[in-house]
Amino acid sequence: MTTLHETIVPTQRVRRITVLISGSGTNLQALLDAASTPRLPNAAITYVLSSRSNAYGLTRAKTQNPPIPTSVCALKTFLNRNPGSTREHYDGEVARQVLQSRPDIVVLAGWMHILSDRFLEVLNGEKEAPPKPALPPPEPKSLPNQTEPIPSNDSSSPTAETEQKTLPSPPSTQHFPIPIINLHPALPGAFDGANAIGRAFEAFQEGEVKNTGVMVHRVVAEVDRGEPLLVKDVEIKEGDTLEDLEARIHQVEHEIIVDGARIVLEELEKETSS
Ligand SMILES: Nc1nc2c(c(=O)[nH]1)N[C@@H](CN(C=O)c1ccc(C(=O)N[C@@H](CCC(=O)O)C(=O)O)cc1)CN2
Ligand SMILES: NCC(=O)N[C@@H]1O[C@H](COP(=O)([O-])[O-])[C@@H](O)[C@H]1O
Repeated sequence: MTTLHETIVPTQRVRRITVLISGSGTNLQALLDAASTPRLPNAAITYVLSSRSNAYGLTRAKTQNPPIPTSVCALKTFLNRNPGSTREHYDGEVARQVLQSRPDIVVLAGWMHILSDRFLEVLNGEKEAPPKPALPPPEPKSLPNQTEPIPSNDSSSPTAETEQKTLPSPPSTQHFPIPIINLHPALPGAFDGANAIGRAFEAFQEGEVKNTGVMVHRVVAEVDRGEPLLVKDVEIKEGDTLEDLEARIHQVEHEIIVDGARIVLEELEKETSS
């Protein structure tokens, strides 16, 4: 006979994903579409931080049901508002806002800033997050009480007739290190840094490469040199325009970013259940 305790399956806490963006957010959208489906099970995007106030990805987050808390931490604005501050101070503030979002994992989805050790040490749990800057940029929207339905207060919110969803609550304790992954539109070691697609396209035209690729890798101090988790080759065809190549790469990005997030969350589940 099966006793009661043998039939109770502990419900797994929904994992919280914080996404860092700087632009249109099509990769964020891929994560939003996949969250809580078999492609990215038991997970939700619970915070979006942008380095640019005009990033359309912020709109994508705010128009979700429920709306996803967002904030903007722009480098120039931060430096102007905090005279005497440095890039390291900026990275510390980014880390503070990310930590405040209580993530299980962090995904860089087109985040266009190199993150220094000041950020990485906080996410690894090696150092405390710095206090709020003297003149903080606008506070990130406070994490609403995420166990209650988000009150619909504008036309973009769900109406009473549509189900009001809630974001998963943060756990009582924050685990460290918080895994950080990055989507990079190049093969390992090929075109590190910004404008990787453009540089691959030029290299193809010069006959230096026959193809390029996309990878999701762990984030370490050395830019785009963290352990690759997934790597996909992308063909460059004779006659391709840059736009043709970009479209082919983005299609692969939108798949691989979801698979990369799932892999890291599966690792986390194994670590926390062992
Ligand atoms: N410590 C790390 N930081 C970041 C990594 C990483 O692997 N380790 N990945 C990058 C993402 N990225 C490519 O994938 C990348 C983006 C931007 C740059 C860059 O040179 N940025 C300039 C500013 C550019 C701008 O503001 O338009 C800079 O930071 O000065 C390099 C790589 C994210 N960060
Ligand atoms: N070095 C990282 C990098 O260059 N990432 C690039 O930023 C874009 C973000 O697009 P999105 O805002 O539409 O997701 C991505 O397409 C990716 O190629």
